[in-house]
Amino acid sequence: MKIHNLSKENSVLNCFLSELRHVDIQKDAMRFRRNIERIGEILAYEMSKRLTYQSEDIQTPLGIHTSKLPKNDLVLCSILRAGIPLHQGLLNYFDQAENAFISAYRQHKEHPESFEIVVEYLACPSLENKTLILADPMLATGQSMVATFEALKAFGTPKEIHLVSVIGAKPGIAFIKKHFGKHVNLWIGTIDEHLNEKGYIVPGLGDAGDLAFGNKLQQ
Ligand SMILES: O=P(O)(O)OC[C@H]1O[C@H](OP(=O)(O)OP(=O)(O)O)[C@H](O)[C@@H]1O
Ligand SMILES: O=c1cc[nH]c(=O)[nH]1
Ligand SMILES: [Mg+2]
Repeated sequence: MKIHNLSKENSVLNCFLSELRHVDIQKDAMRFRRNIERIGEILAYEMSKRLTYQSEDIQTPLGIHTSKLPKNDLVLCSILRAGIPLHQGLLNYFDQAENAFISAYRQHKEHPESFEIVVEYLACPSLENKTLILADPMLATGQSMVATFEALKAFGTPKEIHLVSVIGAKPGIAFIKKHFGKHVNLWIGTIDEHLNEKGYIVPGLGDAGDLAFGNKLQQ
């Protein structure tokens, strides 16, 4: 897997990341969602440099300009709920993409530390020979990303795969590396060291879905 960790370079991305993490600023849910969306836009821009381009003649009012334009058939798939603002950020730039949505949530057992990933809702176009972009802002244990990808296999074989996330944890990245081939790209805002006993990224930012959309009852 090729990992593109954008926080390795100084950029305005770090401002958006630090606002997402900040215990007071993150209480403003609208700002929280917009910061995830802005990071989605930055990740889309960086990823766009690695797509396949072809020349196309564009008629202007005064002549013809030959532009190099991306020719990939993109399918943008996001994991609900927290993936919604990240999806919007990616779609702001990849506005011609087809779209897929999948729900994956942690179903907790008797102990808060143990959970399994439940995939229920899935709406997806054909993925055959397309460029799949699979997005989820939090890559903690990596189980949601892997469970989602397994569910998507029924929709065809993409010719290119890009995973997109805002904050990842080293153990989760090690886990997904085992499941995705070496040609798969991971575009990520930043990578933290640890997971706590409940599978949350430390220092991370807390629960992205709840911060974006409010608390939910545990099932
Ligand atoms: O890498 P993992 O250990 O699988 O954890 C990451 C998952 O946790 C979050 O979703 P959550 O289950 O909180 O659902 P929500 O978006 O509905 O809040 C996040 O958006 C990922 O989907
Ligand atoms: O740190 C984490 C882990 C999973 N889901 C989140 O929203 N945050
Ligand atoms: Mg959540």
